[in-house]
Amino acid sequence: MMGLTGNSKLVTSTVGKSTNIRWHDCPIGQDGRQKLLNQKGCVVWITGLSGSGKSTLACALSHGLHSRGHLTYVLDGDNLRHGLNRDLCFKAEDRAENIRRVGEVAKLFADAGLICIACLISPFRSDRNACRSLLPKSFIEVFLNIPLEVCEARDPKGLYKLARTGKIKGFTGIDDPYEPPSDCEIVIHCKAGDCPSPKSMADQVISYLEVNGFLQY
Ligand SMILES: Nc1ncnc2c1ncn2[C@@H]1O[C@H](COP(=O)(O)OS(=O)(=O)O)[C@@H](OP(=O)(O)O)[C@H]1O
Ligand SMILES: Nc1ncnc2c1ncn2[C@@H]1O[C@H](COP(=O)(O)OP(=O)(O)O)[C@@H](O)[C@H]1O
Repeated sequence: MMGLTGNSKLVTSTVGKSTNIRWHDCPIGQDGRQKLLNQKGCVVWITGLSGSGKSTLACALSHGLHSRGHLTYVLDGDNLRHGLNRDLCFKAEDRAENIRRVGEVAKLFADAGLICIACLISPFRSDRNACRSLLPKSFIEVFLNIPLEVCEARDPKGLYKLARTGKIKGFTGIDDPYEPPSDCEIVIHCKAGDCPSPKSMADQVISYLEVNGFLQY
C-alpha cells in the first residue's frame, strides 16, 4: 500500500508488517555488476528427494562454472538449517517458510550478479513457484528425478532407515509428500538403471545456461 506522508515528496509504503518504509536505489545496479562479471545473475533451483544428488550436483555445477571464470554461490538447504533457518522444523508451514526465505536470499544473490545455486528438497510445487515468481526470467528449475529406491539405497546419512523404522516422522518420500515439477527447465533422470555422473549432470545445466545467454553479458 502506498501512502503520502505530510510532505507530498515523501512517499512511503506498507509492506507486510512494515509500515512507513521506502525503497532506496543505488547508482550501481544489477546491470553494472553483471557487466563487471560478464554473466547474468540467475537462480538455478535444484529440487528432488533426499539422496537424489542435489548437493553433489550443486558442487559439481559450482566447480564447472568457477573453472570457466563464473562467480557462483551455493545455498544448500541442509547448510542453511545450521544458521538462517535453524528455527524451522519439517512440518509443511516450516518447509514453506524455509523455501520462502531461501527464495528471497537467492533473489539477492542473482541481483548481485551471481549464478546462485539453491539445492533444497523443496517438496511443494506452490512454494517453488512462489520463488519462480520472484525472478520469472532468471529462475532455472532442475528436477533430479531419481527413483526413491535409488535414493533409499544410497542413504548416505542413514535417514531413510530411521524413517522406515518410524524413528523419523514426516520424512519426504516415506510419510511426507514430494510433488514433482509439472513444467521445469531441466529434468535429470537415470536411464536403464544408470544415473548420470555428477559431471554429466553439471554439464547438462551448463549447456542450458550457455544456450540461454546466462554466461555472458
Ligand atoms: N523429515 C525430513 N524430511 C526430509 N529431510 C529431512 C527430514 N529431517 C531431516 N532431513 C534432512 O534435512 C535435509 C533437507 O532440508 P531442506 O531444507 O532441503 O528441506 S525442505 O526443502 O525444507 O523440505 C535433508 O538433506 P538432503 O538429504 O540433502 O536433502 C535431510 O538430511
Ligand atoms: N550422479 C550420481 N551418481 C552416483 N552417486 C551419486 C550421484 N549423485 C550423488 N550421488 C551420491 O548419492 C548420495 C546422496 O547425494 P547428495 O548430493 O548428498 O544428495 P542430496 O543432497 O539430494 O541429499 C551421496 O553419497 C553421493 O555421493
